[in-house]
Amino acid sequence: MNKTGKKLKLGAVLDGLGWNHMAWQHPAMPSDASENLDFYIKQAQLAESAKFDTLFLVDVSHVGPGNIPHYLSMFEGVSIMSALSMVTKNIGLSATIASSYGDPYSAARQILSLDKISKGRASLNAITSNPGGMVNFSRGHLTKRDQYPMNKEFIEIVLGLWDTYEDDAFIRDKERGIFLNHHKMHHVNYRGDYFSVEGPLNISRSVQGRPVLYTAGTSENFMEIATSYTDGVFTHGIDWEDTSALAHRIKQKLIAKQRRPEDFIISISQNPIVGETEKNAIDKYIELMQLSPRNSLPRPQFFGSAEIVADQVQKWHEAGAMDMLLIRQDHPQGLRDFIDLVVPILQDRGIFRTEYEADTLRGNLEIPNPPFRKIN
Ligand SMILES: Cc1cc2nc3c(=O)[nH]c(=O)nc-3n(C[C@H](O)[C@H](O)[C@H](O)COP(=O)(O)O)c2cc1C
Repeated sequence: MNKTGKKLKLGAVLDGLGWNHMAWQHPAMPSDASENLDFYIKQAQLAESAKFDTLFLVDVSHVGPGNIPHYLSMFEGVSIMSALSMVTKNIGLSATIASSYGDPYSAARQILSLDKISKGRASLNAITSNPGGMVNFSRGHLTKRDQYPMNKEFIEIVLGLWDTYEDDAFIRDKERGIFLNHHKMHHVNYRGDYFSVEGPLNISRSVQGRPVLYTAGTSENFMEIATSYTDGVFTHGIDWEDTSALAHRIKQKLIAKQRRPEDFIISISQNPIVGETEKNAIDKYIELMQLSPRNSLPRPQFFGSAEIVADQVQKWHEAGAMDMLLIRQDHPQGLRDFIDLVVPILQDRGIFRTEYEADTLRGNLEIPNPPFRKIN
């Protein structure tokens, strides 16, 4: 348990070949992992078998030949999450869409559809992204300065559209011939500097109130928007001091806005290298280093024997530096090693669940279903 009395949350970043240049060459990694449906299904079911809270996808909007192999040949997020929703039952499904490039009406519709298809397990990570992608989305006239004002408008519209219908708007009474109580359908009527959306959206409200909403970043602008609108964040886990300080600032801002930090999920990602023993972990690290350009590979934050990594995870969680740990797949056995070696220790210590508590993502994250909110 951390200071808020909540157990640790775990997510799996399904990023195919991982965030590196070398893993595709590893003998145990399918070299097409980032667009290999069978690989994604295997990893998703592995994470669900370990009772992870969510699958998580990052995204990229502009690539060039020097990018990491994963970015060069990857699935679009909502499409792959829709496929994975059919082969999983409890685990959450989070896709990333950049507010600088995406369209809020389409994003709201896609994610709420995913939420319906998965019976209440969807979430959206609505990020600004880096400005390089503007050239791909007919927004070359905009600059970096536009990104946060756009992000704010995008998020306000998405949230408004997700509350198009009140929970009991659809009557669907065949005998009386009444499909909808049209008084319970609402327009968003949003006129912004970047987006103008009238609504309504044509899909009923989520069983979890609204899909879970995250954003990602590190700056003050990011924190301001996150603490005003989202259910959680994805932020850097560079080191213990930096992450703790950032988490502390976010919680202070939440409290200043009369929000409860325990209803908010601070997530970071790590790529642990874990072995049965310390020596075993060092051997795995050396093997990866030998595949890396110039034989250079930063040592991960969470590194060593299973007990040591469990201690590190426990320390970060209990001190409030993270509510959710997202495990990346930076090497082929990374997710499986963490699940086989570290998760049982976290479960024995009572830090992580042994069974899902709920059917919806909000239920498992222990964050409340937001009540319907009428905008107009
Ligand atoms: C943890 C984290 C995850 C991010 N994920 C993505 C991503 O999936 N795709 C993307 O284009 N940008 C991503 N970004 C970049 C942000 O959208 C943003 O451009 C960057 O953090 C700079 O903004 P900031 O200074 O406000 O944090 C991420 C940033 C952070 C910190």
